[in-house]
Amino acid sequence: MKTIVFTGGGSAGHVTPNMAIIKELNKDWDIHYIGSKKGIEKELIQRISIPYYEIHSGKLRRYADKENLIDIFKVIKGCIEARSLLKKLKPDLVFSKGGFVSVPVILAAKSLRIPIYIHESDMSPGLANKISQRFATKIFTSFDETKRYFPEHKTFVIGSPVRKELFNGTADKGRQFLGFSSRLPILTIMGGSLGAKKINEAVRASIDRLTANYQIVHICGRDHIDETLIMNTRYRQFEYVHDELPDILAATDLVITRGGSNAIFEFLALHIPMIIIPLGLHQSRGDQILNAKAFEEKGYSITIEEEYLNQKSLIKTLDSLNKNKSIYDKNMKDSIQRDALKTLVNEINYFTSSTNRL
Ligand SMILES: CC(=O)N[C@H]1[C@@H](OP(=O)(O)OP(=O)(O)OC[C@H]2O[C@@H](n3ccc(=O)[nH]c3=O)[C@H](O)[C@@H]2O)O[C@H](CO)[C@@H](O)[C@@H]1O
Repeated sequence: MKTIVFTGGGSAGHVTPNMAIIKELNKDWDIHYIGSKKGIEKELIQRISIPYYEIHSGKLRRYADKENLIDIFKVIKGCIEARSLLKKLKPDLVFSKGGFVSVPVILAAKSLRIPIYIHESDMSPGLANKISQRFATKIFTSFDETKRYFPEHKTFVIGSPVRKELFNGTADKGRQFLGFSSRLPILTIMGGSLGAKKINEAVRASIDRLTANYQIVHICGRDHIDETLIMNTRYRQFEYVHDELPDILAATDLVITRGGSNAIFEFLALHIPMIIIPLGLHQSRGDQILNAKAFEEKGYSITIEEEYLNQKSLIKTLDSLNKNKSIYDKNMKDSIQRDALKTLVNEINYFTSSTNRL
């Protein structure tokens, strides 16, 4: 029996790809997960009954902040905890999906000479993977363009691992769950795994116009349900969707989404045309802007930049997407569909400790 430790968290985008891989690994693997105490990874991994170990983790910032000192101590504490866990679990391989919590695990794994695989979902790498890359045995990326940020000899462009269950949804079941009919198109709005306040506000300000032509599924994030709209039969709100997501997406005609890499690759794989509203530069390093640009250039989506998001731009862009749905559909069907999940599962299943050990 071989042992593997997964890590990654902070938001679902750093966890759902790990969940996809975990489900497909063969029975030779004893699987464990190291995550943070409070991140979404704890709930998601416990739902799939994988042993979960908590460590301290600190936010890594690229700017001066008085919290930085406290967070450095948290990272050091996390490293000590991760090292003691790895010494006990003795994994053959550590697989990281990034996010702040992964850094202490990677540093600890390196100090114990444990091989490390990492996957980067975004076009421009996150800070955690930027730090981790030099310690990695192999680096996998979703986007071709990301290769240039990493050492060429150990970097492989493989695409984005999409959970298999997302392909097994049934539109009828989705409509039934939502209480929607097949007469009007279904528009799903996903503001990233943690929700998106600006998108929530723009959607709700336009709710009458939107529900005149669409039935709306709004995944709005924790504590963001609008109680005043609960009675609207064409508008269903969820904080987060777990098992019903495949059926909802099977019933979905169009999406409005943040530019989170995993979500947009999932919509691409399912051929659902999208409006992407990327997180702006004041709240992020701009990775979603690049993700959105790449998708728009390939004809899979239309971008609305957050500063231009208002009722008028939302409705106008949505009407244009709906009118040209068949074009977006064709572009997506013609796209190169890489089976990243299969590649990663094979890489791990056929991994032996002699594979590329640095
Ligand atoms: C604010 C922030 O830092 N966002 C980053 C985060 O986004 P975020 O965590 O939102 O990640 P993604 O959009 O990439 O992925 C979200 C994942 O959660 C799943 N999901 C979402 C909602 C729901 O109700 N149910 C559900 O299962 C989606 O199907 C998808 O698999 O990680 C992404 C991948 O590195 C980055 O591109 C984003 O910039």
